[in-house]
Amino acid sequence: MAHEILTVAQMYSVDRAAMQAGIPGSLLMERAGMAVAREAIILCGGRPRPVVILCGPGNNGGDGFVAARHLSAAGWRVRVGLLGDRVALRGDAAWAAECWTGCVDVASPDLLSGAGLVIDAMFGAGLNRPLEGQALALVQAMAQPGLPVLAVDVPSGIHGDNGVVLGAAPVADVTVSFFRPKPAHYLYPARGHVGRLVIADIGIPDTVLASIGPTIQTNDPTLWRAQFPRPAVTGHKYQRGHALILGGTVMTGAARLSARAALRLGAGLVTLACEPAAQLVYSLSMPSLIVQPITDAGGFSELLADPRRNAVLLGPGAGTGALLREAVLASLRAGKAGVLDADFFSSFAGALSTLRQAGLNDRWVLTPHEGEFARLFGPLTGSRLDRARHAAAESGAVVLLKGPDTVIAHPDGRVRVNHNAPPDLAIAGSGDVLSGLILALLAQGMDPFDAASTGAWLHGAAGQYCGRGLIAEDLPEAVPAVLKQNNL
Ligand SMILES: NC(=O)C1=CN([C@@H]2O[C@H](COP(=O)(O)OP(=O)(O)OC[C@H]3O[C@@H](n4cnc5c(N)ncnc54)[C@H](OP(=O)(O)O)[C@@H]3O)[C@@H](O)[C@H]2O)[C@@H](O)CC1
Ligand SMILES: [K+]
Repeated sequence: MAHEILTVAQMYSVDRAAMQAGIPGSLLMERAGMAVAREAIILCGGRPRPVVILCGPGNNGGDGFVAARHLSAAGWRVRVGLLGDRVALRGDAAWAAECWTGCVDVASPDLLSGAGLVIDAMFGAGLNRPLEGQALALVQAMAQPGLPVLAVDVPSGIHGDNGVVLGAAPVADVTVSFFRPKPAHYLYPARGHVGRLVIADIGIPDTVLASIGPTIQTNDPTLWRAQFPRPAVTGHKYQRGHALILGGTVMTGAARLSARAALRLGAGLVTLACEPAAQLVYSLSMPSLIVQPITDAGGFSELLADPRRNAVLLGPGAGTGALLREAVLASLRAGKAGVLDADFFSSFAGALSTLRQAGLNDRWVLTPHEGEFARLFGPLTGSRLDRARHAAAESGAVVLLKGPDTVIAHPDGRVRVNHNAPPDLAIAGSGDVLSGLILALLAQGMDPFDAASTGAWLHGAAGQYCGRGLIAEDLPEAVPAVLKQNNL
């Protein structure tokens, strides 16, 4: 199964490489339009409906003309509306329009009256400015209740690379794209317009990817299943890593959730260090948790000195005092692997250079949500994907930017987009569980980029398993079932 995501520029390169390999553009367009027609038939349960196909002035419109021909041949009543002038069509789009022998109307909202389906073939990869005028009016007209929309490549108005809606875009029931998805198919707000995504094979060989070098992937177990830690038959707990968590004194729930998640996902031992005032709360929370009272950062450093404590989590519920700050710097200097989350971002607002000097590197995973991200990295521009990638390069660490479309970026430029998280996960304590999951995997020696990807995926899968009504406490408890379900 393919997991590459291609940017618009990469997709144009693929197109050129395919043509250089002897596949004519018109053949790619023919297969693209056929795939659109096939999905229209599937969307309508095989029963013909009056369909309106809105074609734009470029090759996205060309795909629409091909689909028109195939649906008409299948006995569908097809009306084609063209944005722009037919004689201005060029290249493959002009060829596709020539092959369509039916009427071509001027695209206008009136065309949609009586339609049982609209195919949006106005703009795809070539969208270069916000929709206005007639195109905008058409998108607004597509928003009729009960009128299904099938989008070709991307819903018109969506920029393929960044997931931004330029002016307006229809909310499609199905989007049919070709060869590989684009970032916009997975990034919000665009993803909310895509509906069911179909990636059609249009005969482009996978070998063209060798010269493209894709760096963006959808997050999926096949990427990290082989690296997923499994206990050895003759193993003992120290071979499964020893995680260390700094627990706060007031907000103790966060570190307790992280610790429970880390234990559930197989860390051999989990030590929670806290000030004596909070010791009892943590000790009573889980018998399998080791609780170590410390009175200052020196006490934390003593715990770090044991080389068996190989992975550290700092931030959840830890407060923004000197203890967290010093524990972070000591852990970085000690060369541990770890996760930095929650209060870490307030404690080190704008202090990236201090962290780098202390030794922040790609053994560490930073797990900010948008607000926390801005605290450490400032107001970066660009898509979530661009910003996470930029932040990873700047920090030297793996950056997991949380959201419905969590993005995981490695400083070397690789990026994965997670897409299995249900909205039910947007609840208090959910992020603390995620950091605990990643911590467990780091403790067991998993590569940090894979650990972050695996943690995000398992978190999403646990959310799906629990379903509506879940609370953060449910997520660690769902881990055994999710592991079993997925043969992990
Ligand atoms: N890659 C592949 O493998 C394959 C790709 N295929 C298909 O090709 C599609 C890409 O085609 P494409 O490059 O011709 O661009 P497309 O999206 O039709 O738009 C360009 C036109 O729109 C115009 N325009 C732009 N924005 C506008 C706006 N806001 N408002 C108004 N006008 C605007 C722009 O005008 P201009 O900027 O020149 O004024 C230009 O005329 C791709 O999405 C897929 O469907 C398949 O056939 C099979 C294989
Ligand atoms: K489109």
